[in-house]
Amino acid sequence: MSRIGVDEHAGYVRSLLTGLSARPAERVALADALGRVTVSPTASPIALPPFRNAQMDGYAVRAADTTDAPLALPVAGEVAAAPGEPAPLAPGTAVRIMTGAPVPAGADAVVRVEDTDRGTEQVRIDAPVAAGTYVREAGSDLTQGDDVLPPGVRLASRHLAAAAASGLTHLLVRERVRVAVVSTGSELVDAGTRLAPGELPDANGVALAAAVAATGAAVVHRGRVRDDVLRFRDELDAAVDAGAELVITSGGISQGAYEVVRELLEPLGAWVGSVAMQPGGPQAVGVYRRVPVVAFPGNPVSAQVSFEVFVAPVLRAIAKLPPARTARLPLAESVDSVAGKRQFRRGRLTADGTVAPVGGPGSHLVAALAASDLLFVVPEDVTELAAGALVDTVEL
Ligand SMILES: Nc1nc2c(c(=O)[nH]1)N[C@H]1C(S)=C(S)[C@@H](COP(=O)(O)OP(=O)(O)OC[C@H]3O[C@@H](n4cnc5c(N)ncnc54)[C@H](O)[C@@H]3O)O[C@H]1N2
Ligand code: MOO
Repeated sequence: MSRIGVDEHAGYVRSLLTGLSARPAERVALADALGRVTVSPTASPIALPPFRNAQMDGYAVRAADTTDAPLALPVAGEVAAAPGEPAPLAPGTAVRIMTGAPVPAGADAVVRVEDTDRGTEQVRIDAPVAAGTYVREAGSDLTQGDDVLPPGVRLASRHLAAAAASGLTHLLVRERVRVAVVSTGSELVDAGTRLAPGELPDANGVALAAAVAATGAAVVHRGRVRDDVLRFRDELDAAVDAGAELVITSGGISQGAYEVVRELLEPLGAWVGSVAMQPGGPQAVGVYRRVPVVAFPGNPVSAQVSFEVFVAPVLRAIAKLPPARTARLPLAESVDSVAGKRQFRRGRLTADGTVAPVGGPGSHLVAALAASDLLFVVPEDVTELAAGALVDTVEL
């Protein structure tokens, strides 16, 4: 069995997934657009704000009528933030106005209620106001037809606010990468099932699907199969038929008697081998019905670390998500490692900025993984690191 380096395998996976980066466009409703990436500039069909309106609750006036303030002006009416067009303001009068209400033609300033006696028949204005005071001009935020969103933006709530304010209902976004997640193993059952001897809840199915979603891709199919090659083949067919552009599997790739992923895919030309890393030593990549298949080892920590190292960077880049945060930090205590393998150990950032290892190197230590907030790397040529040694870390 061939053994390759971590960076070499990462390169294979990256090139296998190259075809996924050209994403076609699709139209999605704003309510479904969070986290999606715009494909083209989006013009606003209206100006923002669409009409001249009051910035404060108060009185709409002609600024020139307040020059000699303090003074009183008759109150000619009221205008609320409600549909309708107010009558023009007669010279020498004031109109009560609410925040967001259209400013009547003829008025060019708003006096805050705090700067008046709050009168309803007539209002006393304490001090002169300049033209434009507390008036929000139509188009002062955006001119009609201008771009409310550029292309290539990963949509957050602030972008959706601007799109909705512009009256848009849908946006053109890049299609998400469609991913299928398949767990293999006769010992696996659904979480929540009463466990018979030798049975295990399927942790990887849930966790890999969540990891896929966290990178901005879409999980279009999830399956679990016992160690039966024909069942596995059926599951891959179901994944491809569901539109998957990438299949991620867990389990069934090492040296045992029931390695279904290896048995099905190796004869079809897949590379099934060993990568100089721990966890995540056994790895495989192949193609099934022209769809890339990236196969991870079954141990839950191995599967999660493998996803983080090989697939997450590619999917994040496609979804315009920032890469995982990395830092070089000192170890809180010494650790050992094995020669010739890059160890991805789990750790926690302590209050003093050091990295405390959590659990040992074992790839079954899923609870210790959950208690960690970063991975730290012990390089291939290092077998021992003293407390205080600097390590490369990746935030989980
Ligand atoms: N003779 C050798 N044995 C093993 C080697 C080796 O090089 N030579 N490599 C070991 C390493 S390292 C790993 S990692 C595992 C990987 O094996 P597989 O990918 O074939 O995975 P399985 O054997 O199917 O499962 C391994 C382990 O993980 C549990 N598992 C599997 N799937 C799930 C799941 N969805 N949820 C929770 N737990 C799961 C499974 O029960 C096993 O305990 O091989 C070593 N052996
Ligand atoms: O590679 Mo395995 O993931 O070390 O246990």
